[in-house]
Amino acid sequence: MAEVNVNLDAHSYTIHITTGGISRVGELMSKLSLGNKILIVTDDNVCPLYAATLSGSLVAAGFKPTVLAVTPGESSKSLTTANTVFTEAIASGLDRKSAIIALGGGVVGDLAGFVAASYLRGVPFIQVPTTLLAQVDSSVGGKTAVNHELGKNLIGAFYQPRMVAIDPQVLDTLNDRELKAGLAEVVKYGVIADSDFFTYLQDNASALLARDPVVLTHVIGKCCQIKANIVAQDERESSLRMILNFGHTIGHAIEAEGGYSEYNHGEGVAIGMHAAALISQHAGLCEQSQVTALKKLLNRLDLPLTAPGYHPKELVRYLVRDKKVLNGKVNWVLMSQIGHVEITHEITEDTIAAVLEQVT
Ligand SMILES: NC(=O)c1ccc[n+]([C@@H]2O[C@H](COP(=O)([O-])OP(=O)(O)OC[C@H]3O[C@@H](n4cnc5c(N)ncnc54)[C@H](O)[C@@H]3O)[C@@H](O)[C@H]2O)c1
Ligand SMILES: O=C(O)C(=O)C[C@@H](O)[C@H](O)[C@H](O)COP(=O)(O)O
Ligand SMILES: [Zn+2]
Repeated sequence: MAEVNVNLDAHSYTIHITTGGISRVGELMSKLSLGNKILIVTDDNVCPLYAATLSGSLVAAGFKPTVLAVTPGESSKSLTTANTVFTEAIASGLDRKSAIIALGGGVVGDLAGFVAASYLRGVPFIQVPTTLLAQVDSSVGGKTAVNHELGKNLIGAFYQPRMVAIDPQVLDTLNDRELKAGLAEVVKYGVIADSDFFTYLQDNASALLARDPVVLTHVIGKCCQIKANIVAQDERESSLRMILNFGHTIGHAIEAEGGYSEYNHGEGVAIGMHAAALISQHAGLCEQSQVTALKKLLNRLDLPLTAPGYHPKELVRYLVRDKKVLNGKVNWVLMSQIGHVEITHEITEDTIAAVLEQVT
């Protein structure tokens, strides 16, 4: 079993990465001094695949789990669905030591984490991520949220899980589109923090698409380690953590403009990273060769680079609600070269408009 620690003083926790690990969650949780009642939040796709194994492991460890499955998809990241989860928590008699487990992708993780942060002003939260995207990104770092009709993740809290249990084997049932969405966030880590890792991804693109278990497990561990290092230095995104948002300013706008159904999060991030790279080049921050390298890798991983038919003016409307806006100015995460990013608000509206034309 590989372990990655997220060092946050009293809120520190361990990410356990192990094949078949879903059946060991109960055993790992029994070390956390939790109450015996547990609420597993999952979705209707994941529930029939993995809820019984997870529940079985909890029962074997002496816990009393109940399961609530929500509708799959981004529409469940809503206050309405959160209220359904609150109702289930109350009806099941969860107390302050009862844990809520997120079993699913980033949607379930963000939703269940938001509920765990606010139910009884906070109950223990466990992440059991089942998409690649959730295993490399959303289950780590404590960003929880639901969406508002005016924008993505606008209502939420920083709330760290007590433990993350990653079982790479569950990716066997994930479809190719969702696997590739996770690869977009994987590429992000290479761009923001580690050019050697970016080279590894270039060299192993075929193996990743073929779901080579050794390569996938290595990549999951590496991404968790990079994210843990960043979060440990800046838990609440006052500065450094903003780099984890590379590609997200325009990515979120594209997701929202498509009604959260045309492009999934990873696809939005892929287009957004391409746009961020182009902005970097327009602003004279990086050379064209770096943009080309990013485009080639995203292409190789069969991820989109543009959102044809979208209108720049519509996309611009979302930018003002980006969470990195300070004093009315967007803080852009831009690339100086693969492996290094910078944060700046000194980007002209003309540059943004020109790049949005290029990616739509
Ligand atoms: N909190 C964070 O730091 C953070 C980071 C990145 C993304 N996110 C959020 O995560 C969400 C996207 O997460 P996602 O890409 O995991 O999408 P998702 O949760 O919608 O899952 C994608 C699809 O895969 C299905 N699925 C999940 N696991 C499966 C499995 N093992 N086998 C078969 N099907 C499976 C789901 O039912 C769903 O239909 C977005 O809302 C995004 O904003 C949050
Ligand atoms: O953990 C972070 O910090 C991130 O920014 C990770 C992103 O991949 C993730 O999509 C996050 O939910 C975006 O958050 P937001 O603050 O831009 O809503
Ligand atoms: Zn993301």
